[in-house]
This record gives sequence, C-alpha cells and structure tokens, in this order.
Amino acid sequence: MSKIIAIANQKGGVGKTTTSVNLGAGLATLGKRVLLVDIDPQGNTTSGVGINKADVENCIYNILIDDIPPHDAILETKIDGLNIIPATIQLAGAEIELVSTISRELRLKKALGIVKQNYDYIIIDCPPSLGILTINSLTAADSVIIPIQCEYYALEGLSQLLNTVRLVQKNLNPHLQIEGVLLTMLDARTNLGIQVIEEVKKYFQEKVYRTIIPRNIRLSEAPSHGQSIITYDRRSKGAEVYYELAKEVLSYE
Ligand SMILES: Nc1ncnc2c1ncn2[C@@H]1O[C@H](COP(=O)(O)OP(=O)(O)OP(=O)(O)O)[C@@H](O)[C@H]1O
Ligand SMILES: [Mg+2]
Repeated sequence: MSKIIAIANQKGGVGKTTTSVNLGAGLATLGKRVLLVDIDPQGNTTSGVGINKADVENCIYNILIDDIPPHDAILETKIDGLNIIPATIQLAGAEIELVSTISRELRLKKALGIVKQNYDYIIIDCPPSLGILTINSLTAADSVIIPIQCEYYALEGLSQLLNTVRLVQKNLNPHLQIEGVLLTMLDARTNLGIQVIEEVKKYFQEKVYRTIIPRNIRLSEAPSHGQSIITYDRRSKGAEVYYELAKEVLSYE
C-alpha cells in the first residue's frame, strides 16, 4: 500500500514542518519507505533533514515548472528509508509561473504518480497559504493531516481550509480524505490548551489523533542541527510523541 498525505494549514507556525519531518522520520524508523516532499519556498523541511539548500541541484520547482523526472530531484537523508524532494527559494516564483501553465493544479499529482510505488508513505509539507502549491498538494494527496496549535484563535481560518478541501474534492480529487487532526504545541500548564482540545474534539470528533504533541524544547532545537527529533534526541518527550503519532497513523492503514 502506498499513501500520499499532505500536511496542511494556511495558518503559519502551527507545526506543519515539525510534523512532516518527525512523522516522516518516525515512519521510516518503523521500517516504512518514506518520501518527504517540501513544497514550501521557505524550505524548512529541506534544511530540517540536514540538506544544505545551496547544494541542491534540482528541487520541487524543477519538477513543477521544468517537468524534470521526479527521480532527478530525490535525495537521501541521514535516516535509512527517508528520502526527500527538496525545496529552495526558487520555488517562490512558482505560484506566479504556474498561473499560465496547462493543468497547473495537476503537476504534483502527475510527478508523484511516477514514484508512488517506491514508497509506503509520501508526506507533503505545505506552505502557509491556500495558493496553487497547496492546491497541487491536496490534488496529489490521498488524505490530509491538519495540525492545529493549542492556542487562542486555533480554530480561526479552519473553515477556509475545510472549504478549500471541499472544493478540491469536488473539482480535482474526489477521493481526498481528512486523515486526521493533530493538536500541537500544547502547554499542559494552561487551561487554554485544555479548552482548545475540547473545542477541536467537539468539531472534528473521532478525526482528532489521540496523540497530542506538547511543547518540547528539543523539538524546536532539532531543526537548527539539521536533524529530526529521532536522531537529535531519541529519549526526549518530543521523540516519544512523534513515535506515538507514527504508530497511530499506521494503525489506521
Ligand atoms: N511541539 C513543539 N514544541 C516546541 N516548539 C515547536 C513544536 N512544534 C513546532 N515548534 C517550533 O515552532 C515553530 C513553528 O513550527 P513549524 O515550523 O513546524 O510550523 P509550520 O506550520 O511549518 O510553519 P510555517 O507555516 O511557517 O511553515 C518552529 O520554530 C518549530 O521549531
Ligand atoms: Mg513549515
């Protein structure tokens, strides 16, 4: 079985990249073949797995715009079984360049179709917008994971995201599903976090993952070392919860 999961929320800084890198690393450590796809011009997933963007020859931009074979952009990471299609700042131009391209919403789907069979999971880290790059991701994906930060205003903007999911289902990808809703950056010392959990559960019910990601300093340190939490500090709470999440995702296979 092979599954493509987009990690999406147009709200910035909610844990999309942290979840892409560490869920990907968790699944790979559990023996799955995983491809990360960085489709955010910020390229945080790319640097987060230790790739120097200055050394990248081909990135997701060249796949979307120049139609290069996806194999030519795939790189290995330090984790066995974890590959990546990187993003560089070059991708910032893609939103505008794609506007005049034929079947512009289908570019990523077409490319990932070529490599899908080589992987158990393909995880796409979306940018914080609902533009053409996120639309490409939702069109290519079997399902979407929505990370929600346990903070005030957590639910703000969600109806816009869900509306986009519905539009993609209607027009581009009828089989797109919501894989799950992930609560992130919980500060268990505050009542606010607990309130957000309750509110999100009321809204999404059984779609909310049992695993809740707490705030954990090691999770925020790992990217600056170009590492997933699993290689950076295997014994940390952050590593423990992302392993839990990987197992939970596998349990719904
Ligand atoms: N559970 C956590 N505990 C502590 N820090 C975290 C946690 N999750 C994420 N962070 C930190 O919060 C910041 C935002 O997280 P991240 O980059 O994963 O969000 P994002 O949704 O990908 O952001 P963007 O929308 O800019 O792409 C980062 O500095 C990250 O290291
Ligand atoms: Mg990000």
